[in-house]
Amino acid sequence: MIQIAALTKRYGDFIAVDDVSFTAEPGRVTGFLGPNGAGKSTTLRTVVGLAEPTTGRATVLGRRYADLPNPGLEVGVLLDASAQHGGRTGRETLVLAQRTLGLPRTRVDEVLELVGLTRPEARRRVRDYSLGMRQRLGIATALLGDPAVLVLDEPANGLDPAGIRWMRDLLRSFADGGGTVLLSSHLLAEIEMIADDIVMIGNGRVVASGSKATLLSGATTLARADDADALGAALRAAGHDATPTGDGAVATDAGLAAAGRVAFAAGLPLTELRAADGSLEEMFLALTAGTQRDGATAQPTTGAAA
Ligand SMILES: Nc1ncnc2c1ncn2[C@@H]1O[C@H](COP(=O)(O)OP(=O)(O)OP(=O)(O)O)[C@@H](O)[C@H]1O
Repeated sequence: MIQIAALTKRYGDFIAVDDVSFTAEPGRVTGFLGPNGAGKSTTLRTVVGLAEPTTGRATVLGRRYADLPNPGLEVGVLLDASAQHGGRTGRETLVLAQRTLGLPRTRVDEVLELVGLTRPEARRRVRDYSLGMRQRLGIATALLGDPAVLVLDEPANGLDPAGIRWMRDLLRSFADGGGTVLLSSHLLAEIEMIADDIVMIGNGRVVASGSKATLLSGATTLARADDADALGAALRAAGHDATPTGDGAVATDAGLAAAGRVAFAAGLPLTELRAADGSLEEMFLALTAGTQRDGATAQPTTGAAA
């Protein structure tokens, strides 16, 4: 299990991660979804002890990563597949990690097979690997110590659709065996395909979280008023869920008529009222609208579910 509690990370005056709380449960694949610069990597870096929280806490298996007795055997980590040493072969990369962790040599062949890297591929230098092969090698390294928890930053980057399906099956069986998986992505289709639970982050803050099924069926309506905070408060007071989208609208589980009535009763003229189509893509675009940093936009990937 991974628990993140009121985690905030500041760089000077800049708040990269702002009061983020969520839990990644064993037996589940938790997708951490957000546009570029939303704060995903920073959060994951605090989980694996590479960044200190400014306030709040991140724990893995009940302890801070730095306090785990043998983190390499308990948590498999893939943060940046492109950062692997280009001059080593894939096998050498794994053998080094296997020795560091004090594992039997046979484990290298086991993980190579698990990730579908052939013997000839394992003999090639990593600089000659495609990004997809680097991702497989990175996942092999993460799996080496047979950990209970996997933390993967954008692991599907560079994988083709068949590769993404392969990874989904791999992570599914890891989770079905009781493992905890936390993976990030800025691409909806990946998360929609792979994750059981989803945490959406925008501008450093969690904007929605829950099981994929709940999120998909959750927000049915998008309502917009000049005072979005007041609209959200009125909807909540009427017993509905209401999540500000960050661009002045509110995503709510109230139906169209109910949302209209609440706004009317509260004296809040609506400037937009429409059905959200319920897809994760709609949720993602609505909830992260206006929250992209780094000048990037939230792009549904090709083939994103409509
Ligand atoms: N060491 C740092 N110093 C200053 N700012 C930082 C530092 N690390 C990250 N940031 C900023 O914090 C914000 C969040 O970055 P982060 O890498 O966590 O986002 P992300 O969601 O992983 O994005 P991407 O999908 O682009 O990788 C960005 O605006 C980034 O520029």
